[in-house]
Amino acid sequence: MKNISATLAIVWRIAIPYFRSEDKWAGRGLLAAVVAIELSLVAIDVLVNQWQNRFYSALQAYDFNTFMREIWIFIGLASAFVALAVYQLYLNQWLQIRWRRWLTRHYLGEWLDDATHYRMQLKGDAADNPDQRITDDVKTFVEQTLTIGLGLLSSIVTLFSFVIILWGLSNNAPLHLFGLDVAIPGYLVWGALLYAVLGTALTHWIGAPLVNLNFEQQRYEADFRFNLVRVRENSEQIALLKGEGAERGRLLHRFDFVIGNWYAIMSRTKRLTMFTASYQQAAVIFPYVLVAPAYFAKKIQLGDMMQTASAFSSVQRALSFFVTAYRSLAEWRAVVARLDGFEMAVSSAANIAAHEPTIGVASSGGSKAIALEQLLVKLPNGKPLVAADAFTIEPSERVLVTGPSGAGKSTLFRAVAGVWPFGTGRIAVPEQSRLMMLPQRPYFPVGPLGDAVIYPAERGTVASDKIRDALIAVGLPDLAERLEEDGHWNRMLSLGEQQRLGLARALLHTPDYLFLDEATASLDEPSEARLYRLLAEKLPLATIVSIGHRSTLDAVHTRKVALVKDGEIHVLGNGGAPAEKEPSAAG
Ligand SMILES: Nc1ncnc2c1ncn2[C@@H]1O[C@H](COP(=O)(O)OP(=O)(O)OP(=O)(O)O)[C@@H](O)[C@H]1O
Repeated sequence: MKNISATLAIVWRIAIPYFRSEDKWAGRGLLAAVVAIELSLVAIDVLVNQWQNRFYSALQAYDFNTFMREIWIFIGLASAFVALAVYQLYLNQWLQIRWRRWLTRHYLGEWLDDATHYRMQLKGDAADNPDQRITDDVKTFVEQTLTIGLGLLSSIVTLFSFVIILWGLSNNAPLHLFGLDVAIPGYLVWGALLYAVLGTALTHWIGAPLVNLNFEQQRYEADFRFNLVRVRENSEQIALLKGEGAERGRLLHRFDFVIGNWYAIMSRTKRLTMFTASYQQAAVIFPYVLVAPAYFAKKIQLGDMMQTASAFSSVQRALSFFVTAYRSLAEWRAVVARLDGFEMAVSSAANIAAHEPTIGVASSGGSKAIALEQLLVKLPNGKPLVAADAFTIEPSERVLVTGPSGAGKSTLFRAVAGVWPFGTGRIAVPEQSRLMMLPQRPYFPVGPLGDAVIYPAERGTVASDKIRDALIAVGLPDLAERLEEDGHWNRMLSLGEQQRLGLARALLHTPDYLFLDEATASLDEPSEARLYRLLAEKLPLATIVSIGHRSTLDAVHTRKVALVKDGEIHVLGNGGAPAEKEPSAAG
């Protein structure tokens, strides 16, 4: 019970924001229409039930005129039913897509906002496969919540309407046992109740493990798909390393989990279906058995008996809502748990600062320099990695950061960019200054080359001529003619070409601070020096901070600083050895 109310509280929390959002009027209107139609359908059921009594009584009495009138009444009721059923489905689907659109936008916004997606990964990926949660889980949640919610509503209203009818019928058809009338008021209602309660209890007992099994199934499926995508993304490396055998093994191993869990679901579903199918079949004759003695004792008419059987089955169906919907309920609870996990992971990644001390990145007021104060950058597990204090980077400086591999240079850059929260201290960044990070392997979205180069700027915000000039300047004249060509540029270009494209991106964005994390490491040394001279020429006011291992980089920077080992951590020293030459004089 506690579990059920906790699940319902989560459902409420996930579902309600849509009905308070900017789309609330459409959402509420559609929901009201769908609910109204559902109630009308129950009303038609009640009318058909009463119709059955009149119809079968007319048959028993060989009353042709009544028979014909009832046929017309039935045609009227059936037509209304068809029209309502069609519009109920149509409006339901309409509500589903609007709700899903809102929820998807909402989740995408939260996930992509302020590097939350990256922090979620850093925190150990508490919510596995966010892609699946934003696609399949949102879709299933919306569909199932509506289906189950409406099913429950319809069951409750059906129950109340038919319990009243059945109570009345119990008095018309008293329980007739061994030639005696037994006076149990509303015995048909009690019979239906007992039948349904027993059925629900047994269903829950047999089907309970399905909730967990479904949760696991969705996770295994998503894991398998994610690993297939990884193979596709890294297919060149895998082919070069001849890693196909290893990949097949790994993929099949993951797929084994899908299969294993599926067998468990199959065997559990088999048991559950065996029970629910028998239960439903028995429900067909159970009411006849209950009223047959009264009928054969000629206490009631055929019409009463047929109406009773149909009312009984309506009550029983309504009470057995959980029996019939068990599988969907199990799936739905798994999806609710997954979306809840996703929301928790997003909010804990977005609010890291609220739970633990973090690195504060703030505006440096009037100063034009970047300043690191009492900074201690840590790993996600809390282990200290690199420290810096009273360290400043002045405007237009060209700083080269060196240090042993794994010392924490890239992590320091991530902290300055504001995406690495683990640690303490303060980083002051000049107000409204534009920072740009260029990694060793720049990211290019799949699509036209022009869009990939100017990313993350929107298409059309940079003139094609400018993009072309930038590509020519970085030494990619051939690509300058292919701006409209669609492609997966990370896969199609050499790493050196990708790094040139990255520099073209920097030229187009004209940042105030440009951080190059081994962003030219795949170029030959003369090309690297040429590109650094190009940056100096095209971005004369920009501050450039580079990470690099090559000694030839010294010549194109004005200051060199090193991460020096100090006990367990590395420390960023201020005012390191000056570079050998000014950038303008470089080779
Ligand atoms: N997301 C992460 N989770 C756990 N540890 C991490 C994570 N990112 C980096 N590290 C660890 O932090 C340390 C520093 O990594 P970083 O990439 O900053 O080093 P680096 O100095 O730039 O090295 P290199 O010169 O080889 O690029 C490494 O030991 C690395 O394993």
